[in-house]
Amino acid sequence: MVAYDDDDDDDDGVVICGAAGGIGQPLSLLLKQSDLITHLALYDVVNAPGVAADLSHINTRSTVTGHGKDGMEEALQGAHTVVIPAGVPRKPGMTRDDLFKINAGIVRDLAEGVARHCPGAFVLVISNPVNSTVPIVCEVLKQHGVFNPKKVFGISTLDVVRSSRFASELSSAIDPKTTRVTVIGGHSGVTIVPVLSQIPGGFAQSLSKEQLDALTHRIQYGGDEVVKAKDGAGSATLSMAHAGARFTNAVLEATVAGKTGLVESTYVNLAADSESTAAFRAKTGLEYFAQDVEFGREGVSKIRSLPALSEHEQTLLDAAIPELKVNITKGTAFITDNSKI
Ligand SMILES: NC(=O)C1=CN([C@@H]2O[C@H](COP(=O)(O)OP(=O)(O)OC[C@H]3O[C@@H](n4cnc5c(N)ncnc54)[C@H](O)[C@@H]3O)[C@@H](O)[C@H]2O)C=CC1
Ligand SMILES: O=C([O-])CC(=O)C(=O)O
Repeated sequence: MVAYDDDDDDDDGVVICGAAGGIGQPLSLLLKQSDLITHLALYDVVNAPGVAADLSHINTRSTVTGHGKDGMEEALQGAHTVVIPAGVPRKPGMTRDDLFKINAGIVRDLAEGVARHCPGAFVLVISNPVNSTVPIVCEVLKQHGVFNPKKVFGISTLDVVRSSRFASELSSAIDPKTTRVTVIGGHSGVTIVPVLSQIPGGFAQSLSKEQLDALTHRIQYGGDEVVKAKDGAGSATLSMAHAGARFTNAVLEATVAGKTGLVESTYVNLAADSESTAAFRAKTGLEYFAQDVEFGREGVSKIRSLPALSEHEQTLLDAAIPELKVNITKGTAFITDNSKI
């Protein structure tokens, strides 16, 4: 382990679990640029001290510490925010759900660490399958009596990033940097529902049915495009690090710096805003869903109501709901039927 301050209350401390991995390293590099982080703790079962030593020479505000296999407690102690890109990525031919067998246990163990060592932390989950790993985190925190639905997020920002970029490739009027597309549902295949009809200027309405179907499919299966191109060497890492840093920075700006007006689409437990989601939950039976969330000091300050959907988007949403339910039930049952706590 690298030097560690013994202040248990790591007010602006951010921990990356899986920090030496394909996402973890560039994500740590991007977060090292943040002035809102005083302590960046890198935890991984391999190579964390080396990555930490390297990053620690960069002349920005945060102190960087590295924590190896036996260092989870030390890394998590009193943390403000925990970002989880730990676990295995896909190979060609696999679905995200195929990762459940390995990643469910990894995420469960990290959630137990959070419950024990930093129960008030914001938890940002990248590890796939996100539709199931977020319920796993929530159920572990519930079992420990420390669950706050406003503080647990599935990072689905890469779907938003892809939507902006891919749409801009079809219209020069779209600036991919400033055009934010709401993406609802979840983070895998048909559960990814980009609300392209909300892009200003009538973009979606100007596309032919074939163009709209192709764009939607490309966003839903953008992950496969990268898995195929990497040909066995993993899945999206650099674009994911960008998306993960964007999302983490938004959470920190709201919760540490008190910035208002920040909105991102993210996969959350709908109890985070039980009032505004009551009708949707009653109608769909879903407990988790990705939707535009407004951030505040406590994390989720509001889950926005669904935007008006086109007929095409409503059809996509109808197809997403049954698969989401299966994914959510699988994650929840992994803890409630299989508890080792
Ligand atoms: N939410 C999203 O949009 C995306 C999610 N992902 C997911 O992110 C995860 C990580 O992907 P990569 O970084 O490419 O994989 P990777 O294999 O390159 O890195 C994963 C890292 O996690 C570490 N690790 C494994 N078990 C651990 C544990 N118990 N505690 C701490 N660290 C542990 C490994 O040592 C490794 O360094 C995968 O599940 C992948 O599917 C990938 C891209 C996008
Ligand atoms: O496709 C994968 O396995 C990784 C991922 O979640 C993405 O790139 O969206």
